[in-house]
Amino acid sequence: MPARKIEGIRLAKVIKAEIALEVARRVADGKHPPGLAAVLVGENPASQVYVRNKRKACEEAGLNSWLHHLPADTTQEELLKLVHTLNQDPKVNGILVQLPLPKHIDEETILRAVTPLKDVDSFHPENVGLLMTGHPRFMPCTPFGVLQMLKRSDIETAGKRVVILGRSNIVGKPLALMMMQKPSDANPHAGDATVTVAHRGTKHLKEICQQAEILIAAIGVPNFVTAQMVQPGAVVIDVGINSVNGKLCGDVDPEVGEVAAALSPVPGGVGPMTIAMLLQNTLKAATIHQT
Ligand SMILES: Nc1nc(=O)c2c([nH]1)NC[C@@H]1CN(c3ccc(C(=O)N[C@@H](CCC(=O)O)C(=O)O)cc3)C=[N+]21
Repeated sequence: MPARKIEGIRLAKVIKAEIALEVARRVADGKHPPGLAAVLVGENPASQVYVRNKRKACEEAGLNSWLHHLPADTTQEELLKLVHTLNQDPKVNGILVQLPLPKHIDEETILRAVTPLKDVDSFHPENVGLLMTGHPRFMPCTPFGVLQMLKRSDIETAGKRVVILGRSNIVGKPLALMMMQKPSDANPHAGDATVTVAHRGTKHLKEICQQAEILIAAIGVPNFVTAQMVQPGAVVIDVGINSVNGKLCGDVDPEVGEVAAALSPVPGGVGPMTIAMLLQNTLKAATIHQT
């Protein structure tokens, strides 16, 4: 029986509608709409698409959004100056500096310059530390989207064997933390799962993946996960965003749909969820700022 399709687009719409309701309630109370400032440096076409999608989602949910599109030859000092201006601006609740940045700019320096209270990506070391210790301020958008996708599809994570392919700072590492943590009042979305993190250099990778009840692919290699790596009846989440001959494709081979119980598609899976969680974090930032 072919896998059930986990509908990221539909779930993201539900979340955005919930956010829109809360935003409207706040505005009726005389508060400002939450505001997201996106910073884009250079002309990376994929980044331009994502940023456009993020702004469209903000508009639909009633949030303010601003795009600061700087030329590719912007200096690190000029970018830092913009970040400092946005840090000070009371209308801006969330700041997103789209990655990757041009090579002459040190990403780590820029990510640390964003005030942690507006760091809706949760890339600042202070927020990473809070997440690590089980007191998240913001949950990073893509891992948060994966957890919400499972929860809203009635897929239990507690006690399950979860294998994560990939160990990036943006997806694999924070997702492993969130998935393994025990839920608490401070950390209600934690997965309570048993987590294995693997990567391209892992020995016996196929056998490890076959153990997974929930397999999450965030390795950045098109069609890396094949049907023979997947236990029949497993849930497979595809976080991959790869471009193959100009077409968007994930880390999971479509043949996995023949063995998995449920599979999230690319496009239409984790991507739209990531954007919904970015709005959620911007709303949370506005709540923290009491604006
Ligand atoms: N500071 C920062 N924060 C990010 O969150 C961030 C980033 N930098 N850099 C790049 C990655 C990538 N990313 C995506 C978001 C949405 C889709 C998305 O909505 N994709 C659609 C299709 C989009 C299309 O048509 O190409 C889908 O999967 O259905 C994809 C990728 C956020 N990122």
